[in-house]
Amino acid sequence: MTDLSVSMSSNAHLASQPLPEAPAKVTVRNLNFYYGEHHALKNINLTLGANRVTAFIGPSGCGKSTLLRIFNRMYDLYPGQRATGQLMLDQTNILDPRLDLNLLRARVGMVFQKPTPFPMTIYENIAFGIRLYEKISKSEMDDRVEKALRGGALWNEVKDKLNASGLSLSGGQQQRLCIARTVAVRPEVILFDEPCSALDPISTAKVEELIQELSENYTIAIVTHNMQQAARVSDKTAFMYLGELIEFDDTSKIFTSPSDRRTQDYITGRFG
Ligand SMILES: Nc1ncnc2c1ncn2[C@@H]1O[C@H](COP(=O)(O)OP(=O)(O)OP(=O)(O)O)[C@@H](O)[C@H]1O
Repeated sequence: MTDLSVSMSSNAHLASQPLPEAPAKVTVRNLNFYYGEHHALKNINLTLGANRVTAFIGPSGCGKSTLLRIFNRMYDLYPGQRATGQLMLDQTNILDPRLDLNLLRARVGMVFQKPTPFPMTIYENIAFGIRLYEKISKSEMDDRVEKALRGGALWNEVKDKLNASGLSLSGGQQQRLCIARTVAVRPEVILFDEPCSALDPISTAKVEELIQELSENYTIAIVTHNMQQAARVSDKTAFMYLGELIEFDDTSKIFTSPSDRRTQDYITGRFG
């Protein structure tokens, strides 16, 4: 049995009061997704509240990563994959075939499971993405790079070696560099796909702390296999099973008194 009560008790935001509803940043209505003939997501309905952290949990293969990859149309890179239904980012229809995907991905950034710095300097790792969207002076760029690295909680560790390779950093630092790189282009939503699964516990704690800080300015969705992590970092939790959204509620409610038996069984380690 997984005992989540200990990790949750230290969590200030997991009070017993229901969370006030945040305005919707992303609205998902009757969303279905297909890998060729395989119907991987079935009629998903939920909203990502603005400046909230929403965690997606569920057993392997339930569709968590598939859902996350629809939020920035990553699936468009692969033929034979298609989504139906409605997915709105504020007033923008994410599924609109005419949408400029570069602009969408600037608004909806993504941090992957394995840190993936570009093979260039720490400074260039940040500046590269900014240059794709903006023409700014050297001094403005210096300022933006510093702000992004501060945003990634990495500035103090790298400020004296901005010209060193991003690949020379530790795994945890590389992941924070990737977060800084994402933050640098000023997205509105940040997607995290198991961002700590390749990290040691200390780096994991730093990234979790960072995710909570980032939620002051960004709307965040995180896929995680680690239920303690979901309980620690998120405000809302979605439990998925076999391509369906089984339960979506305040994280405190999901981990203390879930409504569905399958959620209960999953969070107490009976399957998955
Ligand atoms: N490229 C693909 N082609 C065909 N089927 C796929 C593809 N990627 C995923 N699937 C299938 O879609 C379903 C959902 O997969 P997905 O990777 O979204 O699950 P997940 O919940 O993120 O799993 P995990 O926790 O193991 O990462 C699974 O049945 C999987 O086999």
